[in-house]
Amino acid sequence: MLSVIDVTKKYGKLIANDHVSFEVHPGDISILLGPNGAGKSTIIKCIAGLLKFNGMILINKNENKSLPAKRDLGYIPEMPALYDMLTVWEHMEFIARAYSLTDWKDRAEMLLERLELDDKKKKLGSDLSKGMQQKVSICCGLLPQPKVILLDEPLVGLDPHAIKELKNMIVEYKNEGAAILISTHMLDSVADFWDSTNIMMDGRIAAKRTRKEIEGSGENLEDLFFKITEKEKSTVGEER
Ligand SMILES: Nc1ncnc2c1ncn2[C@@H]1O[C@H](COP(=O)(O)OP(=O)(O)OP(=O)(O)O)[C@@H](O)[C@H]1O
Repeated sequence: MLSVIDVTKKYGKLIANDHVSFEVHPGDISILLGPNGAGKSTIIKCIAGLLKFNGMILINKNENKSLPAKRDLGYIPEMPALYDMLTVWEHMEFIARAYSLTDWKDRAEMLLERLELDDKKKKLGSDLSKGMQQKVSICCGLLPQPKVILLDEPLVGLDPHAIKELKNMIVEYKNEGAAILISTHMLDSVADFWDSTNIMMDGRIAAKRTRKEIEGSGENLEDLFFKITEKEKSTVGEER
């Protein structure tokens, strides 16, 4: 379970996250929506332990910067950051050592095969295309079988096969009880499988819904997104 409790993050005077609170439960796929600059990547980086913030973030009840929390967390960033001088397979080895994984090789092979990287194992990070780097980053994030998974714009730049496989993998992790948070602009791409959503605007959570609530009210996700973000925009405009 992921708990974000009253998180505020400022970059200098700019408030990128303003008292943000939400939860993602085991077995739920939660999507984080919002226009450019709403604060989605910032909260994801706070959860991943990459930024200092005010408030509290718990991963399975452990403070996010603690070792047990880090063991349970998988983070797939918007921009893949590979080591230029490590091969694809060495990236897998690196993660396996960092997480003290045992019996990881078959799993690494399976992940690489599913994302069509099995013939790229000996290639250096610097010799991979942007999409291939993104695929390696996904394999690195998923190798330790995390219980809480953060994906920041995971489908951007992937080919159709990889998009299909990653979506399948996300649903498999959900079915195994992982709590999954996905930041995306591609509403269509997540329409089939999301369970809850938080819509951000100007650093705040402007609306929260479960799928059941939306289906019950007869709205669809896209309508809700525009209703919330366009209304918020005009309200902010009026206040100024
Ligand atoms: N390192 C930084 N230093 C200063 N300001 C930053 C930094 N990173 C983000 N910001 C600002 O914080 C705000 C939120 O940015 P963030 O990247 O979290 O938004 P986002 O919702 O992920 O946007 P997008 O959909 O464009 O990726 C923006 O105003 C952005 O300019």
